[in-house]
Amino acid sequence: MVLKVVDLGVARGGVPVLEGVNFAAAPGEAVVLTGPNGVGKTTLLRTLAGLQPPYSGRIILPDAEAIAYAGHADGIKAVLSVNENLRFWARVHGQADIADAVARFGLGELAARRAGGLSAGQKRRLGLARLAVTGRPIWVLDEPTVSLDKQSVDLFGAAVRAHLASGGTAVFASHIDMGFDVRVVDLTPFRARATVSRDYDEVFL
Ligand SMILES: Nc1ncnc2c1ncn2[C@@H]1O[C@H](COP(=O)(O)OP(=O)(O)OP(=O)(O)O)[C@@H](O)[C@H]1O
Repeated sequence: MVLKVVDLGVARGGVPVLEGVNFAAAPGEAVVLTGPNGVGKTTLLRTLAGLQPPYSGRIILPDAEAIAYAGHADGIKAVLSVNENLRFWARVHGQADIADAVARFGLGELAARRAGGLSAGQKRRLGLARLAVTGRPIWVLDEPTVSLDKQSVDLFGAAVRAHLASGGTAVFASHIDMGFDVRVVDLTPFRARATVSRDYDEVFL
């Protein structure tokens, strides 16, 4: 299941952010999107995840349900326990087993804890463990390691490696070295040309 991005343009608030982006990610491959703050990494990942339409170009996916997305928000249900959160997502995605996700993300000791009372890093681990119970092959991740300590970054790296080894794909934005082979796509050259109106006068804003 190859993900292909063909001459993709993405926009935010109706303003083009990136244009002419091309890359592909095959089973077993990880692609990391890089570039300075504001270049459009989040916008591109949101577009891949289907949360907003492309501005131009195409995203080719053999299966419309192929992508599991983890954005800046962890998307956890605060009143449910850690295990209840994972069981909920597993049911939504038609999966039965959460044991593997619990183990991969080191959530065993937190299993009965109410998710709303977890620390930021623990919440992030739970949010990422959700990916493992979706059964979806392409993980799209926006700054997945934010709030994670070194041990948790290593757990996350191992989980992604296991996903790739089982034929999965990962596309993510990150500013840190994950410690495994990735293809880096620098988005800087694909910045859209500025579209500021000639009549624009910032004094009046
Ligand atoms: N809700 C919004 N409405 C309008 N413009 C936005 C919105 N969110 C972001 N932008 C703008 O879109 C551009 C791309 O933002 P985006 O969040 O995709 O960048 P990024 O590369 O992920 O940045 P960072 O590294 O800081 O997370 C930026 O210029 C940003 O200011």
